[in-house]
Amino acid sequence: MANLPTIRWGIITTGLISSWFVDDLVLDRPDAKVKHIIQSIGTSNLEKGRKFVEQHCPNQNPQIYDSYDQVYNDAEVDIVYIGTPHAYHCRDSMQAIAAGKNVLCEKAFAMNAKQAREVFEAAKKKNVYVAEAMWLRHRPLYRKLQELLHQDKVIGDVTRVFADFASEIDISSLPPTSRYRDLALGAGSLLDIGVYPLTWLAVADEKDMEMPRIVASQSHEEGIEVTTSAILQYSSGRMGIASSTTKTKGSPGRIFAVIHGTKGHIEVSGDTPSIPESFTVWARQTDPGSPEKALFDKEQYESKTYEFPKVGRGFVWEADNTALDVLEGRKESSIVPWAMTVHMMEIMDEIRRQGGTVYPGE
Ligand SMILES: NC(=O)C1=CN([C@@H]2O[C@H](COP(=O)(O)OP(=O)(O)OC[C@H]3O[C@@H](n4cnc5c(N)ncnc54)[C@H](OP(=O)(O)O)[C@@H]3O)[C@@H](O)[C@H]2O)C=CC1
Ligand SMILES: O=C1OC[C@@H](O)[C@H](O)[C@H]1O
Repeated sequence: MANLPTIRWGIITTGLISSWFVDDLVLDRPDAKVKHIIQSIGTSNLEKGRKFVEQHCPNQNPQIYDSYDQVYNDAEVDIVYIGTPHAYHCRDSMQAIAAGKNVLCEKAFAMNAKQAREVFEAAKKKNVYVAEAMWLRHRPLYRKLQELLHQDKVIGDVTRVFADFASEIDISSLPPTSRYRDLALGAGSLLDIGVYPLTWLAVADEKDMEMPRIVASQSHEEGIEVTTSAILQYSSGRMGIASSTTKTKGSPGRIFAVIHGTKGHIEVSGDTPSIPESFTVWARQTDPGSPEKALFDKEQYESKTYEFPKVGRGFVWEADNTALDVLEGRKESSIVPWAMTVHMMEIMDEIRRQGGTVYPGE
C-alpha cells in the first residue's frame, strides 16, 4: 500500500450510494491500484456526516462540511464524488467544475442529453476531469464479455440483446420527498434502473455509437414512470430489447440479459443487472441443418461459464480506474467517455419522448 499513488476524495452526500462507494474506497485490498483517502464530506447535516464517518470510514479523518460548496472549495480535494438525486447531478457537477474540481457523478449522469452536454462543455473549458459513475462498465465481467464478443467473436456477429431490470417499489408507501416518488428529484424507473438494461444492450456496440431507431412505451403512477419497454433497431439489423419496472420483483440470481449472435448466445446472471455474477457462453459447434434443429437441439452447443468473484460492493474497479484517469492527467474516463454518456442520455430522451415522461423544467 505504501508505494501506491494517492487520491483524495470529496464525497457529496451521506446517502445510500455514497455509503456503498465509501465502503469500497476504504476496503483493504491486496490488488488495489490506488490509495483512496476520504478527504472531506459534504452533507445537509453535520450529525449525519459524523454518523456516516463512524459507520463507513472510521479509520479516516475527513473534514465534515454542512454544505457541498465547502467540499468544492477544499484545496485538499482531488476529485468530488456526487451522490445526490438525479435532478441535482447537473447542478452539483457544474458547481464542482466551476470551483475547478474533477468530478465523478452518479448515474443517471443528468436528466437529459442537453444537461450532459452542458456539463462536458464546462469541464472542457475548465480543463477538469468529469465522468459518469456507470460502475457496471468498469466491472471485469462486463469487460471480459466485451473482449469475448468483439475480439474473440465467440458467438459470431451479435444479432440481438435482451435485458431487463425489475424491482418492486411501492411508491405510494414512500414519503412524497423520496427520490423514488418526487418527480422534481428525477423519479422514474428509466433513469434509475433502466439505464442498466440499456448498458447491457450497449455491450454489443464495438466502437460505433449509432443512434438506433427506437420504439418505446412507458406507464405512470402518480405521474411517476413505473414501466419502460423499448425496442432498439440498428441499421445492421441488430435489435435490442430493454425493459425496466418498479412494479415487479426481479428474480435474484437469475438470467437478466441474453445476447444472441450468428454462432451462439450468452446468458448473463446475477442478483440484479447492476450486480452481475457470471455468464455462460453457448457456442454452436455444428451447422444446425434445419430450422427445427436450430431451435431445439441443445447438443449442438458447447457451453462455458465464467464466474466473477465479488469484491466489496463492486465499486472498487470504478474507484481505481477513475483515480488512475485523474492521476495520469486524463480529462475523460477511459471506460466511460463523454460521447458514451451523451449517447445513452439521447437514447433515454427518445424513450421518454415516446413514453410521455417529462420532468419539471423540461
Ligand atoms: N451505482 C449504484 O448502484 C447506485 C446508484 N445510485 C444513484 O445515486 C444517487 C442517489 O441515490 P441514493 O443514494 O439511493 O439516494 P438517497 O436518498 O439515499 O441519498 C441521496 C442524498 O442526497 C442528498 N440530498 C440533497 N438534496 C436532497 C433532496 N432534495 N432529497 C433527498 N436527498 C437529497 C442527501 O444527502 P445529505 O443530506 O447528506 O446532503 C441524501 O441523503 C442517484 O443518482 C442514484 O441513481 C443509487 C443507488 C445505487
Ligand atoms: O443504481 C441502482 O441500482 C440498484 C437500485 O436498487 C437502485 O435504485 C439504483 O439507483
